[in-house]
Amino acid sequence: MKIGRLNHVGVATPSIEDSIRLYRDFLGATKIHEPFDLPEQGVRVCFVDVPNSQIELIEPLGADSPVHGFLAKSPKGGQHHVCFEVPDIIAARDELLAKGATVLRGGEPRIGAHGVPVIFVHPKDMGGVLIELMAEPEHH
Ligand SMILES: CC[C@@H](C(=O)O)C(=O)SCCNC(=O)CCNC(=O)[C@H](O)C(C)(C)COP(=O)(O)OP(=O)(O)OC[C@H]1O[C@@H](n2cnc3c(N)ncnc32)[C@H](O)[C@@H]1OP(=O)(O)O
Ligand SMILES: [Co+2]
Repeated sequence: MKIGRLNHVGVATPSIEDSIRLYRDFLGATKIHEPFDLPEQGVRVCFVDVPNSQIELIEPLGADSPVHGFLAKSPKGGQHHVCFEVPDIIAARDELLAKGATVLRGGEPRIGAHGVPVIFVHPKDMGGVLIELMAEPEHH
């Protein structure tokens, strides 16, 4: 597999509204998308556009959210994952599994916030960084 474009940096937060204020008022972000719920992923999401990528603000949604554990350790939030595009998500998943990586949730891709399939690689296999891989959106 070959790592592609950095699609977004995930930032966990206890409050998307508070984080929007930080990116808008401290850092001057101007293109901030409307937050929306992704119940099947257990998160509420808000994208903040920057010139070459996006910040994905994620707030836990529901009792089973994968973000609860992270926020229990870092209650104020913090950098949670980085997401790279790959041309073929199934080929990437199979290659990672063959190399011994732990692909989360059984390696079954789910539809992510951009409407394309995503998988996650456990941070213990990636130097402490949770990696999200997503299928390249069609418009690139
Ligand atoms: C919006 C949809 C989608 C998109 O389209 O962009 C998203 O991005 S959704 C984002 C949220 N979803 C996910 O993160 C799904 C995958 N994640 C998981 O399944 C879990 O979060 C996890 C990675 C398995 C962690 O589970 P958790 O129960 O919180 O922790 P563990 O006890 O299993 O932790 C083991 C170990 O890993 C460390 N850890 C946990 N989270 C992270 C992290 N985000 N970055 C770095 N390290 C992390 C944790 O601290 C433990 O470390 P040790 O104590 O040293 O063992
Ligand atoms: Co993400």
